[in-house]
Amino acid sequence: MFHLVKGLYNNWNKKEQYSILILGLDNAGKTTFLEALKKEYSLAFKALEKIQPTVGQNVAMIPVENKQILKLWDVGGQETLRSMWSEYYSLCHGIIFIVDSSDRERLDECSSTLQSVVMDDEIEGVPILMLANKQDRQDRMEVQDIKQVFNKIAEHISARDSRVLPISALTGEGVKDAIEWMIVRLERNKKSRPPIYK
Ligand SMILES: Nc1nc2c(ncn2[C@@H]2O[C@H](COP(=O)(O)OP(=O)(O)OP(=O)(O)O)[C@@H](O)[C@H]2O)c(=O)[nH]1
Ligand SMILES: [Mg+2]
Repeated sequence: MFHLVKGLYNNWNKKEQYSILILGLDNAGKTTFLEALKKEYSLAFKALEKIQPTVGQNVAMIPVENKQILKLWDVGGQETLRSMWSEYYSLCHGIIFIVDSSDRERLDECSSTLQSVVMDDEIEGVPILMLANKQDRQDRMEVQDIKQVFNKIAEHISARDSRVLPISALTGEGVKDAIEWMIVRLERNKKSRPPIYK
């Protein structure tokens, strides 16, 4: 009887773990976003202005409301490192693609990079959130203009959740709304991409 109750308790007490992959060109603000997120959830975080380009990967575990754990993977965005992104595709439940809203010159590179991500069979059906970062900058592009570029790509993502949201990872503006959008989609997509129970 004790074992039965203990077993039931353990099952009931298990948390859903979802992996989220943070992608985007180098300098987009991926690591800053990850640290800003840790700050939002009152976890220890690095000084945002001291973040260096990522060569390997950064991982953070964020507990959400005692029932879920978000495992966030932040990988390097430099061109030579992008070929490693696909190694994470099979394990991820959601993708956050970060765009530097002040980098007009690389908007084409950014959209073709996203295009090659969404075309990969391994992430079929995975919700994709595009974040127009650095909205605190005077020289930013309008979110509407960024949306036009990315919605064209989103049209090709059949029956999948995708959205473009404005944020500033540096000031924290929009960071919580962004992750909350993703959490809702991860839950909705649970049947086709089940979480790991821990
Ligand atoms: N003004 C402003 N600067 C930002 C923002 N987010 C990131 N930055 C700056 O952009 C630069 C690059 O940020 P990172 O977080 O290192 O970018 P990354 O995407 O992780 O880059 P890689 O690791 O090389 O792929 C840093 O100087 C950040 O301080 C933002 O919201 N506003
Ligand atoms: Mg980085």
